Amino acid sequence: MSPQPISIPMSAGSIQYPYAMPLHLIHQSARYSSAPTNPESPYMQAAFHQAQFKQTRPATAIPPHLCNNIGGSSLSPMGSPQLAYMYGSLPADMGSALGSFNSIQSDRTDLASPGTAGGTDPMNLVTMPSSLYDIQIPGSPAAQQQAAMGFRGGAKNSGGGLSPAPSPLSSGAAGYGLPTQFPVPGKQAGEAESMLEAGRSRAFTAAAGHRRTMTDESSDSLSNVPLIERSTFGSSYEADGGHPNSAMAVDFNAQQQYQQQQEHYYSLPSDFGTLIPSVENGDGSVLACNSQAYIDLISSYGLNQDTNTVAQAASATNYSMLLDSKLGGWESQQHPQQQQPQQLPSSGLMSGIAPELTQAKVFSFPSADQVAQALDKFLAQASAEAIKQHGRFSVAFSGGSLPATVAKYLKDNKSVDFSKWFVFFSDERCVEHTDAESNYKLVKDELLRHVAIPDNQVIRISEALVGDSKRAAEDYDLQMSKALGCDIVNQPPVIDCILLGIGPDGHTCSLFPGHPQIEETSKWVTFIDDSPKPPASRITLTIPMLNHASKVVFVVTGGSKSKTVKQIIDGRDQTLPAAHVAPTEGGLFWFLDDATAKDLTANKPAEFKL
Ligand SMILES: O=C(O)[C@H](O)[C@@H](O)[C@H](O)[C@H](O)COP(=O)(O)O
Repeated sequence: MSPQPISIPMSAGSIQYPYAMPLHLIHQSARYSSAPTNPESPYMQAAFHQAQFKQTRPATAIPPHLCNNIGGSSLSPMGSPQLAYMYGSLPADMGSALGSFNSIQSDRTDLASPGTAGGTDPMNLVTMPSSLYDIQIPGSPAAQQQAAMGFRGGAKNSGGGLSPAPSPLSSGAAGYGLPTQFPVPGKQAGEAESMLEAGRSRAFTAAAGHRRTMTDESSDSLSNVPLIERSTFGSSYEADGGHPNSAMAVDFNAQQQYQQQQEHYYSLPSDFGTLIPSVENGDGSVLACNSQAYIDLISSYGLNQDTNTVAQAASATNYSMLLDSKLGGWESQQHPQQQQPQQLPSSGLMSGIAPELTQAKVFSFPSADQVAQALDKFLAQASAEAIKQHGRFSVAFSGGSLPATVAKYLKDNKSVDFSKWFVFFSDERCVEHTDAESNYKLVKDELLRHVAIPDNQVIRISEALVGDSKRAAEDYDLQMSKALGCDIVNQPPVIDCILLGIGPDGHTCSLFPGHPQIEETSKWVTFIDDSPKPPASRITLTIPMLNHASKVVFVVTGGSKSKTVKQIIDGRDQTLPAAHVAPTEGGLFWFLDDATAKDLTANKPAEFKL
């Protein structure tokens, strides 16, 4: 059920700027809120305000130490470096608002006073108001909320808001908080510098700890990460009458903007993504920094960032970069020794170097019927293992002769809990579900009509989009990520078992030799409109997606492809797309009949055993 329109309480006079925040920020912000539709959730507030806010003048980026020292709290466990950075740069006239916020101090007596080495409470937190902007508006709901929460600091003015307290700096390290004036980089008072140093490393440690905790606590909730909400925000947006202030509008616009730039977006990691800040440039584009760039950013403020912490943090996570395409040659601005963002495991095509082929397990059987029997046993076991591990079994089917072979015995296997199966398609023709060319129809006829897989667990191409293969691919990408409960922008979804065939030309799914789709390294689903094998328009999983699977199983029988199979398995001929399938973590299996395996020499078939 798509979320009800959100009416984010906008306090009187608060700022209304149209701003479509890059989706990953909305996503990061919303993904940990208990209920993405909860308007009180700090993340939605922050995301919404961020979305509402547009730089209207050359902005001053929040000095990183300022963000490091505004710790997260149970209100914002993602660590307010992210929240603060989500606000990106603020126009000069917002400084006073932040100034007033700076002087807020939590009542928590267990807070370590800044400057204390290590401090007793590593969280060293200042509770983040639900909205920085609101806090500055006397009498605003958030200001009243903060007042009601008994914040010390500024005297409560008549409107219940908070007026700035004397700068804590004047009271020395004993006062927690931050200079009420944005420090001019490089001209820090010694005391502020040491406080900032201490605060920064504590903030990193604390938020890092929090991040892991949050990931642990919320990992089960990730399955309902608001991709569902997000992917329907668009429709909600329409349903919401397109109210320009609705979060749906924001998200919808952000989603549109994001999808237009998707090929340029990677995302920040789930654990440190909130810590490696993204800082907005004056033109609203987002510059997300990886560790080296972050250090550069910090040093540009004349502050000596705790390099190790950031470097460790960054290198400790398998994260890639959010590069805003509007920034253009940002990469060229990086230091020569700049570590390149970690790319998704690619097929090695870009480098022309054949990837280390995962050691394939090759099985051969006297007949196609015995291949089918072995597949039945293999998939039954794979299904049981996956369901035991994570409560479901996700499997992707190719078309051609594969479904019939796979289903021949499996469809009658009563030991398999099909209710926990999620069925995807390694590739699909852009045709209606009833079309004879449809792989969905083929798998439905061979298997689905015989077993009890819930219909909403069969993820098929959107019939509404079969006329637009590009959009059909994007939609399938979202559907797949939604069904697998993962983050479209963080990591490719992991499918437990991808079943593939090959053509005589070495194509697999709808990745054909000499076609650009094989080069795709950042999308999980792509499209083709000139398939050498009819029909011409298809969507297909990409090499990174295939190589992220837990198991990839090639099924080839009939003998007509024995030379092709030899080229792939023995020769690792990189001109053949199927030769680029090498799961980085998972297993690679070939189920062949003897007629197909007869030419193999370097990789003789092994005895089949589960
Ligand atoms: O949709 C498709 O056409 C298939 O996914 C395709 O990649 C198929 O697996 C091979 O062409 C092998 O087909 P056969 O097994 O029928 O030879």
